[in-house]
Amino acid sequence: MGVKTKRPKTKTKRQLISEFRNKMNDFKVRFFFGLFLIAYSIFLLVAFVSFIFTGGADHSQFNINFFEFIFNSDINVQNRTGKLGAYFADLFINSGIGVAALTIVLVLMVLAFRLLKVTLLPLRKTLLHSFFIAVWTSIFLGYIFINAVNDHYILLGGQMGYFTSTWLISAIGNVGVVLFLFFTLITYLTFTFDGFIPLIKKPFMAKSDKTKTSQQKQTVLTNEVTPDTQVKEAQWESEVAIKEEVKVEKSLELEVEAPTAATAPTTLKDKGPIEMDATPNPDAMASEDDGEFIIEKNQEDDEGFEVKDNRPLGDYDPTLDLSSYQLPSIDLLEDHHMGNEPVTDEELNSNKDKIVNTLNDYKIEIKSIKATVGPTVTLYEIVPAPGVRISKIKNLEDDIALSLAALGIRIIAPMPGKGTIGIEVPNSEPEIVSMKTIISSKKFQTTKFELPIALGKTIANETFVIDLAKAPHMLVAGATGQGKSVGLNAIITSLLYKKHPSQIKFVLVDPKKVELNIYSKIERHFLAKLPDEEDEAIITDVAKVVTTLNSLTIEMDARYDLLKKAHARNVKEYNHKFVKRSLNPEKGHRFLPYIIVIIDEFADLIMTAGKEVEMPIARIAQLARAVGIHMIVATQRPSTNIITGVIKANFPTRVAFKVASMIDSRTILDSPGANQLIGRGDMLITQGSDLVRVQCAFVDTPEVEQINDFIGSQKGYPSAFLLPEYIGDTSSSEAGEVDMSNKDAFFEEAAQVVVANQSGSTSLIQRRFSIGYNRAGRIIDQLEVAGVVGPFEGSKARQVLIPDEVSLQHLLKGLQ
Ligand SMILES: Nc1ncnc2c1ncn2[C@@H]1O[C@H](COP(=O)(O)OP(=O)(O)OP(=O)(O)O)[C@@H](O)[C@H]1O
Repeated sequence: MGVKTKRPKTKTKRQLISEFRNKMNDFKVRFFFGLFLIAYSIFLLVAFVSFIFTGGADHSQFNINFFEFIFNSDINVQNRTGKLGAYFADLFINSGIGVAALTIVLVLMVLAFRLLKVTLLPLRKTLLHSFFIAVWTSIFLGYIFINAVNDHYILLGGQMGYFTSTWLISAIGNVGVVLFLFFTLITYLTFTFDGFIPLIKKPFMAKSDKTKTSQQKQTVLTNEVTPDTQVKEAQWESEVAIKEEVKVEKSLELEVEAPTAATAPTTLKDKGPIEMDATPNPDAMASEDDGEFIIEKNQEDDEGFEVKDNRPLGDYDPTLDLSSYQLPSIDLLEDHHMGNEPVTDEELNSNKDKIVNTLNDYKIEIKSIKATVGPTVTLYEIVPAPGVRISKIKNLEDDIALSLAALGIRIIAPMPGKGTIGIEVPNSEPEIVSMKTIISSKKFQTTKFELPIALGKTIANETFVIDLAKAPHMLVAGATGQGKSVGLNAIITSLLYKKHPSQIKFVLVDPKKVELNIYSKIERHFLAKLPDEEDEAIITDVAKVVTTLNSLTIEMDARYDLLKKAHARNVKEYNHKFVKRSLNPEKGHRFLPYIIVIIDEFADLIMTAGKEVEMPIARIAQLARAVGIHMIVATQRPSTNIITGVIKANFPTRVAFKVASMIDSRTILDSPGANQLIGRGDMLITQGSDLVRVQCAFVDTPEVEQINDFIGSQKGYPSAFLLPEYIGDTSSSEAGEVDMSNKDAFFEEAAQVVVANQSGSTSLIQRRFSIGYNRAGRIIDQLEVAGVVGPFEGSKARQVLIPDEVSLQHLLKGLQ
C-alpha cells in the first residue's frame, strides 16, 4: 500500500504553549521550580526587611559596578542576606518601586505554591492587584517624601515613585497629583470591592432608598392599570433582550466556525500533525497488509478558556435579594493532573497489531484503521475490506478482547451512521479529566443551556455538556465504587458554577446519610425543604422523603396553575414575564426557581416505601418538566424491581457507570456495554438514541467542601426555600369515620410522643416511627377520636388536649 504523507504543518503558537504546559505538568519540573521560587522569595523578603534597617550602613557601597561589588572581598555589608541580597534590595527598592517591592515577594510566593499545586491566592487576581498596589504606592510615597530624597538612604517610593511624581507635579501641579491619586484609589476600590460603593453610599442613601421602594411598588401597580406604560417598557426591554441575543448568537457562530477540538492526525513516528495512509516502514508497522492506520490525537482545544468575571448571567430581579452574591471562582477547583504520559505510539501500534493479527487469523481483511485517543480509552475504528460482513467481526468480540488482554474492551459494530467497526481499548495510563478543565472550557462557559451540566469528556476529547432542562430527568446507575457519587457531585458543581441562589434550588435525598451531607452548608442559599421542620434540609429519613415528594407534587400543581393564569407554556416563559413585571405578585405570582430533586440510592427507598415513593416520582417525572422541576435518581442496584417500567419510561436520560452484569446494563441503558466499562468515572450516556462514552469529570470531596464553604460564607436567605406543606388525604377525613376497634400498633406510643412534645403534628409521628404519611395521618385521626388531640386545623399542627403523661395513662386505661 502506498504512503500518503500530508504536508507537515509548522507548530502553531497554541501547540507550543500546550507543549510547554505539558512540560510544566511534569510534577518533578514543577516541584523544582516551585521550591526554587519559594527559596528566592524568602531570600528577597529577608533582604528587603533587612535593607530597611541596614541600608543606611551599606548605602555607600552600592556605587560601584555589580561584579566588583559582589566579588571584591574587601567590601562587606550588614544586610542579613549578604551582598547579593543587599544588591537586590537596593535595586528593587531604591532604584525600583520603593517599599512596594514587597508585592514582588507576594507574587513570587503565590506563583511558587501554584507550581506545587497549592493555591495560596488566585494567581491572576494577585498579579493584577499587586501591579496596581505597587505602582500606586510607589507614586504616592514618591510624592509624599519628594523632599526627603537627598536626606535619606532609602527611597520609600523608589526612583520610579520619585521621578513619576516629579513629572506629574510639573505636568498637573500639586492639586492635580492629589486628585489623580485620590481618583485612581477610589476607582480601584470600586472595582475591587463590591461592597465599597454601598458603603460610601450608605449614609446618603438611607433616606432615598425608602422613596425608591415605594416607587418600585407603584411601578408594579401602574403596570396593571396603565397599559401604555407597560407597552413602552416591554418594547424597551425586548430591544435590550434582542440585542443581548444577537451578541450571544455571534459568539455561537464563532464557536461553530472554529472547531472545538482541533483534530491532528499524526504519523506513527512523527508526533507532528501529519496524516498518513498506510506505511511500509517496518519499524512502525507489523505487516504491510495491515491497511491504512491513522492516529487521531484530538487536542484539548476547548480548555483554558479565559473565565470571565464569574457573575450570574442576565439581569434577573430576584438576584437583587442577594445582590452581592458571587459565583464560586474557578480557583476553588484542582487540576488533578497525574503527569501521566499521553498514550504512546508504541502502545497504539501494539494494540493495532494485535487487532489486525486477530482479524488476519480469521481471514478478515481490513482496509484501514483509525485510532482516536481519548482520556481513558482509545477508539480503533476499522474499515473492513470490501465484501467482509460486519457480523463476522462482531462474532470475534471475545477473541479480540482476549488477544488484547485488557478489561473494558467494547466493540461497536457497526458504529452508528458510519458503517465502520469501533473497538474501544482502555489506555494503559488513563488521564483524569478534572472538573476544573471542564468548567473552564469554552463550551461550558459560553453555553446557552438553561441548566448546563458538564459531565466530562468524550472519547474525542470534547467537553460533554447536557441541558438538564431538556433532559428532563436523569437516571444514574453504577455498581459501588465506580464513580457515581463523584458524578453526582460533578452535576451539582456544574449548576453551582452557573446559577444564582434565586434561580435554582436542590431537594437532596440521601438515605445513606453521608454522601450529600457536604451540601448542608448551602442550605440557606440553594436547598429546599418542608416547612415546620427544624432539622436539616438534606433528607435522610424515608418517611420524610414520601412527604417531600408529595409536597413537590403540590408545588408542581400550584406552578401549573400559575403558568395557566400567566398564559405561559413553561417556567422559562413564566419567569421572563415575571421579571419584566407583567405578572402581579399581589395576584399570587412569584419568581419560580428551578427545583432539582437529587435522590442518591433510590434502591433503599423503593425497598422500604415501594409504591409510596414510586407513584409521586412517576407523577413528577411525567409532568414537572414544564414547571421547572427536574429529577436525578441514582442507584447502585439497577435491577428491574428497583428501576420499574413506570420509572424507566419517565427518565429518558440515562447515565451508566460500570455495572456488575449485562442484565444490569440492559436495565439501565436498554443495551449491553455498561458491564464492559473500566470504572473510575468511565460511563455511557444515552438520551434516547445513541450511546456516548464519556469520562466523567473528577471533583474531589475537598473541592466540593471548598465550594460549599465559599457559598456558605456569603449572605444567604433567612432559611432554606420552603416547599408547600403536604396534608395527607386522611388528615382531612371526618374523625367520626375512624375505626377505633382496629387501633394502629403505634397508637399508644404515638399518643405518648404527642403528649410529651405537646405537638399534634403528623410529620412528628412520621419521623419518630419512620412511617409513611398516610399511616401517620390515620394514627392522628385515631388520637383525635380518643380525645388526645383536637380537630384538623389546616396547615397548623393539631392542638394537644392532654396536658401530661399521668392524664394520658388515665385516658388510655379508659379506652381498653
Ligand atoms: N471521574 C473520575 N475520575 C477518576 N477517578 C474517579 C472518578 N470517579 C470516581 N473515581 C475514583 O473512584 C472512587 C470511587 O468513586 P465514588 O465514590 O464516586 O463511587 P460510588 O460509585 O459513588 O461508590 P458508592 O456507591 O460506594 O458510594 C473515587 O474515590 C475515585 O478515586
